[in-house]
Amino acid sequence: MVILGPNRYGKAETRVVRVTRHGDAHHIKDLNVSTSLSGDMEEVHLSGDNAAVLATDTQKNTVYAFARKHGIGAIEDFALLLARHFVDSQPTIHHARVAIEEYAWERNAEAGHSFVRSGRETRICVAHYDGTRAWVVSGLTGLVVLNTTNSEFWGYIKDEYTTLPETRDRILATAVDATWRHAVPDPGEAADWDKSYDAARQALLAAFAGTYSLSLQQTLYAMGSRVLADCPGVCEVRLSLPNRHHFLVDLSPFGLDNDGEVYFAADRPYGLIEGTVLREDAPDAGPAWS
Ligand SMILES: O=c1[nH]c(=O)c2[nH]c(=O)[nH]c2[nH]1
Repeated sequence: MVILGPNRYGKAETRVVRVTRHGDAHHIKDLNVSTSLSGDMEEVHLSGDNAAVLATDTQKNTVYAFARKHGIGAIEDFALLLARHFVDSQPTIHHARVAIEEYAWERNAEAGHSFVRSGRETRICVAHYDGTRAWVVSGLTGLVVLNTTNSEFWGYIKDEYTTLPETRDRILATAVDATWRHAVPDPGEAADWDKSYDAARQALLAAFAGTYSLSLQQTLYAMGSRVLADCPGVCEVRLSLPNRHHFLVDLSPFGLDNDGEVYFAADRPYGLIEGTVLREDAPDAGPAWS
């Protein structure tokens, strides 16, 4: 005897670029939208009856139509709009999850119509709606940062396989992947997602620069704590920090010293430090992360 377990389906990675034209001053939003729905999907799996299915092609079309009809402001608002639409318009759909990545563009010179893709991190969000409640997670990926000092690593376990020398001064570098859960998940029109994003990003950067680090784990905790301190609406922060090792190159064969000047930036393997920092009284996460 087998039964159908949890399932969901949707259109992954719908790429949409929305241009808004104010005379000669144009604006662009460049998104990657993934929708994922669940609900009364027993029959489609068990017998192939598609009557309950909102086709993934329709989900993709909805993304494009909503971009035209409603425009695109903060990605959290667009994700919530889509998630609510799928559940509220279709009796067979009970949960909608919309994940969005936003690629940043900057103006190219003075021209109102010319843009250059920014080297900045990618902003992300996931909105989940169940017909009554909504959960929103915001975040970023690929925020690359580096400190040239104020980082040590020593005092760790030494066993028969340990070769790593202790260091009192090293480069600390990482590409921050961070996601943060909003405690008030469904603040509607009132939410200023852009302001909250800027505050969280600034908190991550300030904590990275300002922490005298004895380990990347300690820096992770400082970064998460700082987001919680600076963003009252956020109740939980998840961080994934690859340790981008920089090793001092031995230049002695060439008769040269190397007092923290020339490094080999290693690609892989890399340490991967991950953790969650949350308020003790954080409300239940529900399906926010799942
Ligand atoms: O900050 C660090 N944490 C570790 O757990 C670790 N392990 C390692 O080899 N280097 C480092 N650095």
